[in-house]
Amino acid sequence: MKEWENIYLVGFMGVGKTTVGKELAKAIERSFVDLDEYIIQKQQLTIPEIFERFGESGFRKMETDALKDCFGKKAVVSTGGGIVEVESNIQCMEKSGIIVFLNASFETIYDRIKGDSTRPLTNEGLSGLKNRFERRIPLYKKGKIIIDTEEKSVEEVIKEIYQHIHV
Ligand SMILES: Nc1ncnc2c1ncn2[C@@H]1O[C@H](COP(=O)(O)OP(=O)(O)O)[C@@H](O)[C@H]1O
Ligand SMILES: O=C(O)C1=C[C@@H](OP(=O)(O)O)[C@@H](O)[C@H](O)C1
Ligand SMILES: [Mg+2]
Repeated sequence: MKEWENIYLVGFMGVGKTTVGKELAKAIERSFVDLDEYIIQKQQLTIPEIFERFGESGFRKMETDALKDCFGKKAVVSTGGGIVEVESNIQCMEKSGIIVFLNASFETIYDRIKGDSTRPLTNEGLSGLKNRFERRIPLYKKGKIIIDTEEKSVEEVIKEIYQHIHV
């Protein structure tokens, strides 16, 4: 990959983008941006507060703005699971970096996120989340690198990403 490119981690809520991104950035000595954390700092509001006040569509606009603020940072960028819901975000990521899709089964992911009050979309319950998961998978698969994280440790996932990106 090119030195100027960002490394974008995409995938469903709870797959490990934030955890893996933080450690990957340390390992390859790049800066780290978590888009959710960036939005929280900028708005001085929690994610549930943002959803409550501005709705999902308001949050998506903030997410697109946050993504644009990352261009050229040579960073590892952990996105939120819904970044692919706005199609132009995918093109923006392709132009400014490399997209790494972290995948796991819905069952594994659901076990991690069910009842998590920091992720407002968990209110949709099992069937709503499963629909969202299935709808998003083809969008995540537009990523250049696909990593199956099922039953792998964070270290194993990082090693596998590293083998693909050759930085
Ligand atoms: N490879 C993994 N194996 C087991 N648990 C993991 C793994 N990656 C992340 N986790 C755990 O799953 C939860 C969600 O991880 P997080 O990084 O917040 O996901 P995301 O940012 O994709 O929503 C955290 O409790 C984290 O410790
Ligand atoms: O999938 C989504 O639409 C969301 C995922 C969350 O990030 P994580 O994927 O890091 O949990 C966060 O951006 C928000 O709660 C919405
Ligand atoms: Mg995250």
